Amino acid sequence: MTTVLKVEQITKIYASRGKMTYTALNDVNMQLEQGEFVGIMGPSGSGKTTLLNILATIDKPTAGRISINGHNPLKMSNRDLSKFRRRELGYVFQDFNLIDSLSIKENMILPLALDKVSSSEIERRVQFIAERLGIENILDKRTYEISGGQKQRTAIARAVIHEPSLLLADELTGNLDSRAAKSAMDALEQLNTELGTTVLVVTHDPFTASYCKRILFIKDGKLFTEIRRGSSRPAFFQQILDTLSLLGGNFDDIPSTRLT
Ligand SMILES: Nc1ncnc2c1ncn2[C@@H]1O[C@H](COP(=O)(O)OP(=O)(O)OP(=O)(O)O)[C@@H](O)[C@H]1O
Repeated sequence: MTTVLKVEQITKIYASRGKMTYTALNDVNMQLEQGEFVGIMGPSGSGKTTLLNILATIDKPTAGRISINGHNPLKMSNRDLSKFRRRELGYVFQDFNLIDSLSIKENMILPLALDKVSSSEIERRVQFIAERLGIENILDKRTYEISGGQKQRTAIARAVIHEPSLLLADELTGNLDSRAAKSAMDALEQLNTELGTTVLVVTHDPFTASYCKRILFIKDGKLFTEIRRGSSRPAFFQQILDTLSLLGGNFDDIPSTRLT
């Protein structure tokens, strides 16, 4: 098995304007093997976004080590880091981050613009991924002509078109209704199964999390527990709810019902 992500003893201490400091992550260790589909859950303020930003190389830890596909982003120059991000990482955000002046296809192929990929190879990848995500009929449309679910599937397509070693998603279903959330997660699951894309999602939503094969729960900046999915997603959904209630904390914004 190839290890795609290794996080060792990551600590993040925020220094506020005064003398106060805040430990947002405290000695976090985790590892993802190639092809895994992993979720991170935890109460509000537990450090999920901080962890994701560090993995996305947007932020740096105060202490600890990170290895992504054998590379150490903490030791890279800015120039190497932007190349590393472009090649090794894919991102999906809550608010899609698509460019309105471009078509769906143009949005999809943006990550390939700076790398020398032939137009026939671009075409091949667009068709392959668009078909799997069910967006092959909207490639020439603009973002304002498509639904929220289609926007998020476009964002997923853009995040995987350059075949990243790790796909990071932050609350990717946060702006979607249950049907669109299901279609986005079905699509992500298909990509994970068919392309072997390694996926790490941060989510508040137990329905979204139920697509993961493994979930890490964090509380007060520390890993609290980990659960693994058996064969049934509805059973995993229940297991997630049980673990969240054990975890305590603020989960007021969890939708009480979702189609499982
Ligand atoms: N720039 C910062 N300076 C000081 N403290 C910060 C900063 N960013 C985050 N924090 C604090 O670190 C803790 C973890 O924040 P983080 O955003 O990672 O939590 P989260 O689990 O993503 O929360 P939520 O689910 O509400 O988005 C919080 O207590 C937050 O107030």
